[in-house]
Amino acid sequence: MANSTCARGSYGSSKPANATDDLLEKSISYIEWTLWMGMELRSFLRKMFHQYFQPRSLAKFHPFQRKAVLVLLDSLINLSKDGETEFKGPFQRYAGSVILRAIYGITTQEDQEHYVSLVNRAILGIAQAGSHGNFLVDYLPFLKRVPSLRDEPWEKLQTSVAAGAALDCLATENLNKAKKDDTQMEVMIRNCTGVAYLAATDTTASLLLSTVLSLLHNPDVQARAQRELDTVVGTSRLPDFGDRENLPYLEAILTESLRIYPVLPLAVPHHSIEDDVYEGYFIPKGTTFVANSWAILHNKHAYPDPLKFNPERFVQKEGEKLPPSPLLYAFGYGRRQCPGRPFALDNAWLAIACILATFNIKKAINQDGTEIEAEIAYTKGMVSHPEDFKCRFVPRSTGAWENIKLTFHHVETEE
Ligand code: HEM
Repeated sequence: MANSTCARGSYGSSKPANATDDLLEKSISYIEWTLWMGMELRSFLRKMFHQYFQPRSLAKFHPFQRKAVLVLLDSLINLSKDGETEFKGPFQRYAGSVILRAIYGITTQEDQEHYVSLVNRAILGIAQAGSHGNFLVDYLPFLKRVPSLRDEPWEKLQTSVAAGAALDCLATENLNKAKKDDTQMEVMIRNCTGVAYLAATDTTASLLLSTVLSLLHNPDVQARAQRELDTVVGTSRLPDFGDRENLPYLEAILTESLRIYPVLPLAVPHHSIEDDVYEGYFIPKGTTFVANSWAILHNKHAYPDPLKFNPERFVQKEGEKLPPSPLLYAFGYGRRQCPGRPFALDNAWLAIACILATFNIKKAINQDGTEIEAEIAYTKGMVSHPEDFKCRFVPRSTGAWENIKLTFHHVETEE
């Protein structure tokens, strides 16, 4: 178990050397080990995802991310009008719809709801298996559910390809690159896309729900982010990706959320592929590494008062060094670090920016008028989610929504 990052390399430099990275560099993750086994598939997955989700390609996703965020905001408005106080579903659908579009080109709402429910059933399997301990057993329920996750959206894609109606997406891009009738390659693409769709949906939904929960508990943070948004973006349109670099406090909220409630508190176990010596200890090939990301991200020397949600710690001040970025730890380690990171952060940023621009997040209210406390409690399992909580999304300005929505005009240019 790696609980710190400071043993190899200097801690606290602007981009700290990461000993956990160093150790895990020589390892492979248990996900790939248990699911796919072959070296060929591992490197294929890595290349495919890094190419498709690389930071300079992110703009191609923006039209459908905007579309999905409008659906999310509409759901929050309509559910709030009906007095609903539980909102897990819209966040899962937002995360799922963006991923399904990127990976398979799936856009219809009915399909999206069906596939997101498949992910949720698989996640239940993971949660029931507990976290790390007996690794193979932990992953088995997840493995049992992979075929439906992998095959159903794939079959849908095949139908669209046959009809000449498939949209550009990760799967079609890679199928086009493959030689005709290369069935082995097709199987590899199908397996990789299937697992990624699970890996991407649940994690993004968890980050969004943690951020909403943190904002609910910190109205002062909400108010400050809204002041920043109103100053930079104004109140007559929604924030968009071009505004991002001018909204440092909003960025700090997302960063602090990843730190305080890491989506994978114990990362993904890795398995060493060669003998190593670390701080005088011999580590034989085949050793399992578990990086305790939660401990790293709650180290009081790096992040004073680590249990306090304090985005301020990530706001650059003159003459002061920022703490190590949680992005170094929250997305895994070494060569296996999450290839979906920039895409995931874009998805989460747009949703949180638009929610803060549109709503105040407030405590839900009982019939007798008393406020309902939203407990900060997390599920057990490899991917950690806030336990269900209640809140209200109260529109910041009455009546303006329909007009504001129209200003998100880039949406109309998409399929
Ligand atoms: C907040 C959202 C996300 C978090 C916190 C997250 C976190 C992680 C972590 C901790 C790992 C394990 C890395 C390791 O083995 O050390 C991982 C792997 C992976 N993630 Fe993500 N992820 C997120 C979103 C996404 C998205 C949106 C995608 C796809 C677009 C994605 C695709 C993958 C894939 C394919 C792997 C396996 C990489 C490999 O083994 O080489 N993830 N992720």
